[in-house]
Amino acid sequence: MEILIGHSHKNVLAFASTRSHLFLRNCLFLKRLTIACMSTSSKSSYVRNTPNSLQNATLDLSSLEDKPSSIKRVKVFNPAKFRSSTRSPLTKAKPPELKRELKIDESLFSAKTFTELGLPPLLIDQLNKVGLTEPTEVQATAIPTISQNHDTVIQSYTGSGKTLAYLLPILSEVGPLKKLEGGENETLDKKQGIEAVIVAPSRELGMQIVREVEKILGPEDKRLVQQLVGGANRSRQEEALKKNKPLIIVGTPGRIAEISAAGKLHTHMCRFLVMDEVDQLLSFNYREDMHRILEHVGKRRSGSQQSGEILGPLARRSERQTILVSATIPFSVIRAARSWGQDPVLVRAKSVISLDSTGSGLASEPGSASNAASSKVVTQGAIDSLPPSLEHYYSLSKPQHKVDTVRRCVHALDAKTVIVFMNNTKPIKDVVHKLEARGMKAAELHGDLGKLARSTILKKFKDGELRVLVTNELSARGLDVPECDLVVNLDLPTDSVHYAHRAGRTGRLGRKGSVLSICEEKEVFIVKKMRRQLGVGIKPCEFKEGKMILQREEDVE
Ligand SMILES: Nc1ncnc2c1ncn2[C@@H]1O[C@H](COP(=O)(O)OP(=O)(O)OP(=O)(O)O)[C@@H](O)[C@H]1O
Repeated sequence: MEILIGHSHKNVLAFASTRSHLFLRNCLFLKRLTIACMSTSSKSSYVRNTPNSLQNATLDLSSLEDKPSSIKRVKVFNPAKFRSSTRSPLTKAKPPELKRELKIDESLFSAKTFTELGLPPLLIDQLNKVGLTEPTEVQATAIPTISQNHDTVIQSYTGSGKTLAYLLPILSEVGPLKKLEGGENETLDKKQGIEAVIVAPSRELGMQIVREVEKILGPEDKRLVQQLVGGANRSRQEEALKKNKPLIIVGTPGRIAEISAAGKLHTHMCRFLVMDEVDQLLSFNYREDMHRILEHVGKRRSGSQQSGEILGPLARRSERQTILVSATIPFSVIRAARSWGQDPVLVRAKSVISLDSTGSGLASEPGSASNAASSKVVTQGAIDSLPPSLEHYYSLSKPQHKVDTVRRCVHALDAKTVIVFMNNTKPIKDVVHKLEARGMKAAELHGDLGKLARSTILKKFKDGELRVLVTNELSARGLDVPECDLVVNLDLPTDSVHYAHRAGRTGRLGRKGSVLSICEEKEVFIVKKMRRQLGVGIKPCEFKEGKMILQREEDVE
C-alpha cells in the first residue's frame, strides 16, 4: 500500500520515534506496524522536507554530508507476506525477497519477556540467573529483527540497553547458550573459529562489553569471549586467542587491526560484525583500522565483491551480518549501512525502517530521495538520543568560579555519583585538586593514564569510593555507571551530539538524572542552539544557600 504523505509525514517519522509510540498505540487500526521504506524509485508520493538540520553533526564524516533537496518522494508500504507468523523470530531464514518490505508482529515489539522473543531456553535461564527478565523496548525490537538476518542499524537513546539488543541475538546463534537445531544435545564445535567481532572506540567501552558477555556466558564459558583492546599486553592477547579459541572478539579498532595484520586473528568465517558507537568509529581517526576490519571480517563468506567507497572495496558480502549501533546516527552511518549491508534496516524502540539499498546498493547520490528521507529520519534521531527522564540546566559562571559552581551543584542536588566533563586533559588534574580541597572525593580519568590506572579509577568510581570523576570525551561514549545521578559540563561540549553522549551517562535505564552545563555569558547562545537541536528544555539556574534556584530566561540574558 502506498500512502500520500504530506503533513502526515511527521506522523510516520514520529512513528519511528521512541517517545511517540504511545500515540501510535492509540491508533487501533494499526494492527501491524507499518515499515516505512525509503525508495529512490518511488513514484507516487511527495514529501516536502524543510532544509535538513544536520547542523549538529559532529566533526566526523557526517559534517561533510550534502544537504538534501527540498521536495522528496517517500513510499510507505504496508507489511507484506515476508515472514510466516508461525516461524520463530530466531529462525534463520535467508531473506532474498526482503528488498522492500518486511513484516514483524507488533506483539514482538511489546514483548514483556525474553521467552516471547524466542530466545533459546539456555540463554533465558542464564539471563534470569543474572536478574535480566524483561527486555527493554529497543531490545524487543532489535532482537527479532537481527534474528531474521537483517543488517541492522540500532538507534536508541543512551542507557536504553543497546548492548544486549545486539548481544542477545548473537548469543542465540553463537556459543554454548545458542538455539539447538532439532532439539539434540549439541556440543560446542571445537573447530569453530571466531563468529562475532564487536568493535568499540574505547578500551573502557570494550571492557564493559566483554564483562556483559562474560556475565551472560557464566564463569565456565567466559573464555569464549576475548578482549583485544589497546594499552594491554598484545602478546598475551595473542596467546589467549590461540589457547582459548574464543568465539567472540571485543576490541578497539587499532588493536584488532594490528593483530589481524600480524596474521594472529582469523575472522574470515565470522558471522557477525558489530560496530558500537558507529558514528565515532566512522571518524577519520579510525579509518585505516576500520578499513582492515571491514575488509577481513566475514571475507570468506563474501558473495559479490563490489567496490565500496568511503572505506574502500569493503563489506559487500552475502553472509556476514553487520550491526551498527549508536544513540546518534548521522547520515554517514545510514550511507555506510546502505553501502555495506543488504537491505539494511534502522531499528528503534518499536519501529523498524528499511534503509533501502536498491539500485547500486552503494550510497545514494547526494540529493536523492532516499538520502533526504533518511536524513529526515536521522534528524529525528538526534532528538531521540537523550533519555526522557533527564533534567537539563545551565548556570552562568566566570571561569575562575566554575569548580565552586560544581561543588554547589553537587550539594544542592545531593548528587552521589558525578561525572564532570572537560574539553582538555591538562586542566583536569587541577580541578580534581580543587574539588578534593573542598572535601569531595574525586579522581581524573583520561587517555594519558595507563590502562591499569584507568581501570582502577573506574572501578573505584563504580564501587562508590569516589564521588566525582573528572574526565574528558573519553568517558562520553557508552560508559555505563548506572548510579551516576549528575553530569556536569564544566566546559561546553562542541555540539549537540557530544552533549547527548555526555548527558547520557546519567538517567540510565529510566533512572532520574540531572545535567548541568556551566558556561560564561558569551556562551549562552551555544546552550540555546543545542537546546533547539536536541529538543529538550535546558533551564537556567543558580545556586544559593545550598539550593538550586531556577531562573527566568529574561534574567539571564
Ligand atoms: N533488559 C534489561 N533489564 C535490566 N537491565 C538492563 C537490560 N538491558 C540492559 N540493562 C542494563 O541497562 C544499562 C544500560 O545498558 P547499555 O549500556 O546497553 O545502554 P546503551 O543504550 O548501550 O547506552 P549508551 O548509548 O550510553 O551506550 C546497563 O547497566 C545494562 O546492564
